[in-house]
Amino acid sequence: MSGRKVVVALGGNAILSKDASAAAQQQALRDTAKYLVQFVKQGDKLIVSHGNGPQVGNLLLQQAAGSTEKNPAMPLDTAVSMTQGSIGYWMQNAMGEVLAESNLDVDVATVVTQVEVDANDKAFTNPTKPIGPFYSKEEADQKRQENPDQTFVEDAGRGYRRVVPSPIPTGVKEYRVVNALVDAGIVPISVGGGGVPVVKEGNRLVGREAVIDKDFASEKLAELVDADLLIILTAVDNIYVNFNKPDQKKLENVTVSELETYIKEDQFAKGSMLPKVQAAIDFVKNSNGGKAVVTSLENVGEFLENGSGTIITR
Ligand SMILES: Nc1ncnc2c1ncn2[C@@H]1O[C@H](COP(=O)(O)OP(=O)(O)O)[C@@H](O)[C@H]1O
Ligand SMILES: NC(=O)OP(=O)(O)O
Repeated sequence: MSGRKVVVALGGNAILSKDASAAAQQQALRDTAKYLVQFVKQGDKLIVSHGNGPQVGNLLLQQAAGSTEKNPAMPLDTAVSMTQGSIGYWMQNAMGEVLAESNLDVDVATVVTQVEVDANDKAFTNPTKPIGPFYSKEEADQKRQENPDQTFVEDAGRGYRRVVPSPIPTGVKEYRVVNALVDAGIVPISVGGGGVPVVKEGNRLVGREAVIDKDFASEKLAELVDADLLIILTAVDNIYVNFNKPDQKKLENVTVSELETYIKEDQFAKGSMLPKVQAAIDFVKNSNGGKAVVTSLENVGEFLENGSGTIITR
């Protein structure tokens, strides 16, 4: 099948594993680009989105470390836009190389994207989105003392991390730009890092200090551009029930109502698989017959070949 409009949301492992240097992230994205180019090769209209949790947290630390009165640290909304730019540059560069190797004359362009949120979203008073590096308990306690306005929580048994507000996206300001690029045969990179959070104040869009979940932002974008497929790529080939237990079961073709039952059974970890499942459900419910897919980057070929992965339909 070809000519489908496909929004692909890239998980953390597509950009950064352990080494946060620019060179290592660029190398990871060259590997990632090889998988993404398979969509272009088979004629799909590709739109790419990505996370920024580790990168934006690291950037805030760099900003704080170098800040002076004449050279002030940038606020979080601006930092999100900076990561859209840096990760977008790496991805354009990597995709360009792999497309050229495949003799495909296709351009890739990053759209700095503003994503609308509700100023009264309860998330603004309840930070949940982990950003930046992991700390030991002692380091987190010290950070709390040094920065009383910042919140640090334990992240799934892996250590402590700073958390920031993560409001629900209600609109994507530049979705028509994304559509125009797709129509021109260009691969857009959009809603990077979940998009820059903005709230409407009359004719102005005003930035807010938050980090939107990239799976929710990708879902909203997929709805607005009338995509056929929302593909959420992460570190696992499938969604599982009883994940990591001896009786774990792989989900292959699953309906929205089946997933809703599994959510009630607490099958999906909050802050990792649950937002992906919720984004997939929202897209299938709100789109014009669209499907959602959760699988790994490494399984993209198998998905394109024989539909392997978790496929969510009405
Ligand atoms: N029920 C489940 N099925 C599959 N994976 C699950 C489940 N519950 C939790 N996970 C974990 O969620 C991870 C995906 O979340 P996360 O790593 O936060 O996403 P991202 O790839 O966007 O960075 C998977 O790699 C897996 O370890
Ligand atoms: N913005 C966002 O969701 O980033 P991560 O996927 O890196 O957490």
